[in-house]
Amino acid sequence: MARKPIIVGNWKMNKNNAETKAFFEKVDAVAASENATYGIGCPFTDLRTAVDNAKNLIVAAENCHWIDSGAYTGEVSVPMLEEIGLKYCIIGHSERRQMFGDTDETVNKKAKRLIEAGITPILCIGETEAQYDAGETEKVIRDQLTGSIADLCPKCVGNMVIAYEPIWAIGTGKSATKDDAQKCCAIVRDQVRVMYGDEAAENVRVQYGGSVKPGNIVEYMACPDIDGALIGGASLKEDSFIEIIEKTK
Ligand SMILES: O=C[C@H](O)COP(=O)(O)O
Repeated sequence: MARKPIIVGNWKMNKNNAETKAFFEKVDAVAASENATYGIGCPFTDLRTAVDNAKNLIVAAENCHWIDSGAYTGEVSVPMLEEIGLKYCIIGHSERRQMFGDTDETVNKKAKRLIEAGITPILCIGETEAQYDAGETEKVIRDQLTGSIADLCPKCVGNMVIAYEPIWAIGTGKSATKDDAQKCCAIVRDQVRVMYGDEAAENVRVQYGGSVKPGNIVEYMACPDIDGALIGGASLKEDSFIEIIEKTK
């Protein structure tokens, strides 16, 4: 089965409601495509506005908690995301792992709860610059996946999106070469194969993330194991995200 590409912008902690509305009014119509899925991950406060203005773009939260309710100040639960009608949620982004204590174990709990709710996790992994320099990239990818996608069903994993994002390439303008990105996304797929078999490995969509922009998206998308991209900076401006869509639809 051919995998449908999925390209998602991750706004991180950017944009208010008026800016969200303006972005969707300009970009949503362009994102109509039979061949690929396009979407935006945005702050919790923008989600309702995004969903209300999205006909074609999919909308993702940038995080969630795995427990449904309780004394967890500042957290947002999966049922709260369900109530807004979300179908995707980014989990385990390296900024959350590095600054807010997310671990493979908590990412795994989030993935399980999202899958139970029918929300597709966009699960992020990737090595630091020091790990890259030490030649540990493959081990880091396999170890992070071993923890983050543990104890799921093969079909559930096949339906997931896994974003490989080398941390040294995020927001730095220093993107991975297409050959390196392809090699690492193939390792992601192979680790899924090791853990869940051929069908899950063939179905799982693997994104590359890290300084993706209109000028390099096409070469990444031409790689056999890259099924999409998770895009930070270049998703913030309407024109650059439109250019990315136009070049890949
Ligand atoms: O989630 C997106 C990544 O952190 C990539 O960000 P970037 O495109 O600004 O490098």
